[in-house]
Amino acid sequence: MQKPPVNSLNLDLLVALRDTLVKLEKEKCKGMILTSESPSVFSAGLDIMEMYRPDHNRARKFWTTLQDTWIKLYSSPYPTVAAINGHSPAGGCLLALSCEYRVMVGPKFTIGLNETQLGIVAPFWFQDCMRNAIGERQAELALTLGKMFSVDEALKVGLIDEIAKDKADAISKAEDFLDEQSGLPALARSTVKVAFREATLNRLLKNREADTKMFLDFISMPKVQQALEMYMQTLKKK
Ligand SMILES: CCCCCC/C=C\CC(=O)SCCNC(=O)CCNC(=O)[C@H](O)C(C)(C)COP(=O)(O)OP(=O)(O)OC[C@H]1O[C@@H](n2cnc3c(N)ncnc32)[C@H](O)[C@@H]1OP(=O)(O)O
Repeated sequence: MQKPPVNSLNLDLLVALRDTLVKLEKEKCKGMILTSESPSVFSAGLDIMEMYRPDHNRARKFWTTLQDTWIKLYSSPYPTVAAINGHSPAGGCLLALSCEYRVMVGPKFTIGLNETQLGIVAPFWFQDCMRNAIGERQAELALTLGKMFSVDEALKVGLIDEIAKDKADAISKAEDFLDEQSGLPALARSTVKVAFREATLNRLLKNREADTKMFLDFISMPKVQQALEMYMQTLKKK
């Protein structure tokens, strides 16, 4: 990802990500490493400006493109690794959680689904991804608090798989993971992957329109708009 300054996921970046994932699958990609050009941010999550005083049609397109991107990434037949070389809140954490393996550069960055702290709610499929990684109990604690984990905490709870000392080390560890997968029969590998992920995927696939409506209704609420405005101001003041 290379959308300065913080790889916030706006419609354009999501379209680019989705199209890349579609292309990789068509070209029978052997493995993918998702990382960031920024030296300190993997992705700042959804672009708040896409949710603040939105145009209804654009907001719908934004959300359905996010769904498409997630479905493509989460169900990709090829192996995927997130080399998390910076902060990774909310939608950034979702991208990392959707890969099969996570290597994060330590020690100073943070990762987590912090939506509750912003006065918004992580959708059920964000929650499912966290639950699948760290288990029911830890996911409930993390999601209700909107907890951002330090790298050490993330490793301890199973949110990441390995710590790296810098980006090059993260990429090298990610390549080791891909090398390990490359010797396996691809169809058997991808069938097992999809079997593990099927229930989570189907939950969204069967409820896409309801999920979209929930998003559009939620961001139309004055209280939510107020919370987003205050949050944007806090970020700008900073
Ligand atoms: C029923 C459904 C309901 C809705 C479901 C919504 C689901 C998911 C929600 C999200 O993903 S919301 C986004 C959550 N993200 C965050 O809380 C992260 C916010 N950003 C930060 O904490 C920091 O920016 C950072 C990522 C730690 C990086 O810090 P750094 O000091 O390097 O950079 P900043 O100076 O803070 O930021 C630079 C520049 O970028 C703007 N910006 C930051 N994050 C976002 C964002 N998510 N969207 C839009 N813009 C963002 C920030 O305001 C700065 O702008 P300028 O001041 O330079 O204009």
